[in-house]
Amino acid sequence: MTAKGTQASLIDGKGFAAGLVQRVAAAAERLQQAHGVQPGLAVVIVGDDPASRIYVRNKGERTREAGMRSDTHTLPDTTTQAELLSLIAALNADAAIHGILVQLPLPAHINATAVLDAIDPDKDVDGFHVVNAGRLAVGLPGLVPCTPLGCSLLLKAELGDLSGLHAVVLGRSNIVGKPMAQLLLAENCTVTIAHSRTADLPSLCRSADILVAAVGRPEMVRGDWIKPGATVIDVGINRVPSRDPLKAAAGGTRVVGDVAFDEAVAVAGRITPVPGGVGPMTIACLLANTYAAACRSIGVAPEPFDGA
Ligand SMILES: Nc1nc(=O)c2c([nH]1)NC[C@@H]1CN(c3ccc(C(=O)N[C@@H](CCC(=O)O)C(=O)O)cc3)C=[N+]21
Repeated sequence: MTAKGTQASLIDGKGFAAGLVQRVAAAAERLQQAHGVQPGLAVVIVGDDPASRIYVRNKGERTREAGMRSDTHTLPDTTTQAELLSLIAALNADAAIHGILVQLPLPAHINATAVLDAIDPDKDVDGFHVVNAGRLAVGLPGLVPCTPLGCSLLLKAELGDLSGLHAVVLGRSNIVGKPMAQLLLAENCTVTIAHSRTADLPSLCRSADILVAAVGRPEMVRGDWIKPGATVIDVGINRVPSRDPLKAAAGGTRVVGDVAFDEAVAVAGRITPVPGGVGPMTIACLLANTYAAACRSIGVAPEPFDGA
């Protein structure tokens, strides 16, 4: 419990992610030494959304820093679905590529589900393919979506055994909410998935030992939604106008989560900041998934990363 006047401890996602990237790099190096295989990631981006471009560039840099190969395929937003599908077919067939990531969102004229389901499930490092969703649901080994995987690693590192804890997952997306709930269930949590139609969200959230907010609504979770001492994982990355009205008038923005941090930090036991929390873990887990896919492509068991 956090007594009045004390502050939650910050969960250092950025620091944890840096350590994870180092461990993945070392494991990838051992894979290369033992088997002559360098993990390779192909990132496909369609169109020129500036935020997506920055994010894709960061992924490429992190991947190369970890000693892995990174190819970026930048396609114009006039690309047809058939053209995109034929690139994916070529990447599926390329033995040097172990992971394929198609940056979302895709332009409206392309059916994203059809594209994601064209990726070889064993190269689907985002874990978005229906086969990987099914593997996760029934507890088979597979590729797990990076953001919930990162949240799960943070929670286990912070809390140890999660058995019997009540976890409330706010948000039911296929990318975060649903796989997050599956991972928490696999850790023996009692899991509630809440969403925009859930009755009395504040009191439900107040019953959570672990609260994962993944709704994409800036600062929706208020301080009085949080049980004193609870662990709060904020998945949101929302751009809102700068606090400084002059900067805001000039189009300046800042990044906030789905949790009203200043209120929450006075109530929670532990909390992830935004930025510097879940976001960096997402990229680190993408590298971990690429390494794991490379191992499995040659029938080698990947080294686990959830111990240390
Ligand atoms: N196929 C696909 N897979 C993805 O995983 C995927 C995607 N498409 N489309 C876009 C979203 C967004 N996303 C982020 C990951 C890390 C940070 C990150 O590291 N953020 C830093 C900096 C935040 C900032 O200052 O802007 C942080 O939170 O500290 C941000 C955003 C992955 N996505």
